[in-house]
Parts: sequence; C-alpha cells; structure tokens
Amino acid sequence: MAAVIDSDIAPATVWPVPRAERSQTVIEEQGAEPGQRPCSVVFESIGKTYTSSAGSVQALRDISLEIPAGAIYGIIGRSGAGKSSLLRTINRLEKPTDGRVLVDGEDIGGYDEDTLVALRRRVGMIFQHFNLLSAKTVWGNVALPLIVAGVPRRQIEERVSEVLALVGLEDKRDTYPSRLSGGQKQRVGIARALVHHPEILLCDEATSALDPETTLSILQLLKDINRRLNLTIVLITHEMSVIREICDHVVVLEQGQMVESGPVWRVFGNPQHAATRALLQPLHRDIPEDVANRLRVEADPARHEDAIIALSYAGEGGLEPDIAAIAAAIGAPVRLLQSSLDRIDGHVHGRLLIATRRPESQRLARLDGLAHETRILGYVDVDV
Ligand SMILES: Nc1ncnc2c1ncn2[C@@H]1O[C@H](COP(=O)(O)OP(=O)(O)OP(=O)(O)O)[C@@H](O)[C@H]1O
Repeated sequence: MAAVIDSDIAPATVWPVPRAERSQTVIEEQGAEPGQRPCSVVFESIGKTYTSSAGSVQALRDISLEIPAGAIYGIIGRSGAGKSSLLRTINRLEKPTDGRVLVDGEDIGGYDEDTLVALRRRVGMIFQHFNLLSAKTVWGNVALPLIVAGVPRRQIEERVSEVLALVGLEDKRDTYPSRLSGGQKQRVGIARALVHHPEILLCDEATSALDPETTLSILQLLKDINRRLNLTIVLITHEMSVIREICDHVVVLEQGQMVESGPVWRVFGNPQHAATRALLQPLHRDIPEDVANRLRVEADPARHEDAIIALSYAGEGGLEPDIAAIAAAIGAPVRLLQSSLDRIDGHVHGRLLIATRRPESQRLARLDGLAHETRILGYVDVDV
C-alpha cells in the first residue's frame, strides 16, 4: 500500500517495508505484546566525520559507552557537540565512520536494507517538532507505520486504540494536528513511535519546543512508558533539568568527545569537566543578592560580624545535612540563609549557606565530616 507522505514528516518516522517482508510483519504484529524485553546499546570507539564540498567535520571521536537495557539514558551537550549524530547511529540514520554500534549485543554495521527495516521497528523515535502529517488525523498519523507495514485493519484498530489510551489521547482520534497543543502533538508522536512495540525509544530534543509544565507531563509519560513497557529510552537534550527529571545515567559530549558519564546523582553532585559545570550552571543558585552585596572577603576584628559559610554536599557516602550536628560543632547560634540542596536517587547534593558568629578555626574544623566541603565565603555585619 502506498502511503501519502507530506513534506513535514521526517523520513525516519515511516519505514518502507519490502513486499516480501510484509507477511512476516503481520505475524510479528499478531504475536507482539507490550512489555517486551528491553535492549542494551553499546558504542565501541565510535567516530563520525561528515564530508561535503565545504570540507569535513569530525562530529564524533572515539565514543565508547554502554547503555544498559531498561535504562533512561541522557546524552547532553552544547549545540554542535554531536548529540544527534550519536543518537542517530542507534537506528543507523547515521552510519559511523569508525567503530561499532551493538544493539542487544549485535553489530548493526553490516545490516542490509531489510534488516535495517526490522531494526527500525525495534527502535522507535520521537522528535522536537513532532513531525506529524498535517493532512491526517491523530488516528491516521498513529496508524500510518502499521498501514505501511501491511498490518490488517482490525489489528491496526486495536493497536492504535491501545497506544492512544497509553498516551491519554483516546478522545482525540479524529482530531487534526493543527487543533492540538504542543504537548498533545508530542503524545501523538509517542503513540506513533510505540505502534511497533519497540524495545528502544530514541527522543531527539523531545521537550525542547514545550513550555515547562508540558515538558514535565511529557517526561512523566516517558518515565511511565519506560516502566510499564520495559523500554530502554535514550534521549538527547541541552537542558540539565530534563536529565535531572527523568534519566538515571548521563553522558556529556563536548566537541564530539565524551567528557564525562555516570549516574545522574554523581555527575550532578560532583561534576568533573568544565562543560558539565557550564551545563549545570542554570540550575545553580547564586548567593542571595542582599548577602552578596555586603560580603567582605577579609574578617575585620573591629566589627560585629558574622561569617557566611557554605557547606557543600556531593551526593557521596550517604552524607546528609545534619542541622543539629552543624550547630553543635559551631557552638554558637546558626542561621540558615539559603538551601540549594537536591536529592537524586537518595543522594543529597547542593549547598547550605549559613551565617554564624565569626567562628574560631578549631570550631570550623569540626564541620569537616559534616559536609563534603566547608568554606567561609566572607563576612557581613550581624544585621544581615
Ligand atoms: N549532515 C551533516 N553534514 C555536515 N556536517 C554535519 C552534518 N550533521 C551534523 N554536522 C556537524 O556535526 C557536528 C555535530 O552535529 P550534531 O547535530 O550531531 O550536534 P548536536 O549536539 O546534536 O547539535 P544541536 O544541539 O545543535 O542539534 C556539528 O558541527 C554539525 O555542524
């Protein structure tokens, strides 16, 4: 069956199925159940160079990484860092120049066209701008990959109803995309990506075009899908808040290289690379302005002043702020000026800002085991 494809759909969303494969597809569709076994992805020394008349660009250099089955894995980096290039090697929309990509332990480098079609059914994808067909209803958009695959009508009806229920859009099946909000459009994109019961879902800046509230609801939906359908999710973003909200692991790319990776709590709590720190910067809270404006670096014994002390927590070793112990160690009244603590997977990271009478150095030393780092930021007059 020929599919009518508007110019606003990405080629990646509709997979042409060779005629010989269609009967097999029908059998797969009949037997397929939601909640399949998730798939791992392994990158082995991946390199990617784009060559054009304008010259060549090395987009990826020597990336080696394992995405465990069932993980929600974030790839973050500034614009041009190589995120899309890496993500798109998983469904071979990009072929690496060097190295191997293993999906579920199998090298996909040698796949022919037919095997690639099968791979792309196992790897769903959603996009920043949704890539819906404007001339088709919600039902038509979601059903299209199944229609193209030659799935019988009754099964298409069943499957489309299932995935629309999953994304909470049962009542929109006859609506056209122009009448949907951004969040609803992305839900259609998610439903469409799920029709073939994929084992992996790739999310290409899936929330970048959405407002913060809608972003949260889509991330919540992705989390839910990860759990309920046993999917591995790989997402790219330039926003650490997205990583913080949904991912369990993250890799940071910078100029095509992997500069840092690990569990989200560790990367957030103790970022090692300047690129990671720069990406985290929007989440950091500065010293409150009224304090910063009056802060003096040197103590002045002639003044009645408080020390402003920052206690930092890096998420390691189960260390949590113990307010009573901090006050006892200082042995003087302590005021909590600001807290920018966060808790990820049970690991506390961030900073407490306290004010206390100028402490003697031995009292300050007693704070050592109570935070990962203790630092006097400066001194202010006591009326702050
Ligand atoms: N088809 C292409 N031809 C030539 N150069 C390309 C092509 N695709 C990407 N590049 C270049 O490769 C580098 C990495 O691009 P990529 O799109 O993977 O980065 P990104 O981190 O996803 O960026 P963004 O966040 O801006 O989308 C960039 O320098 C980009 O200009």
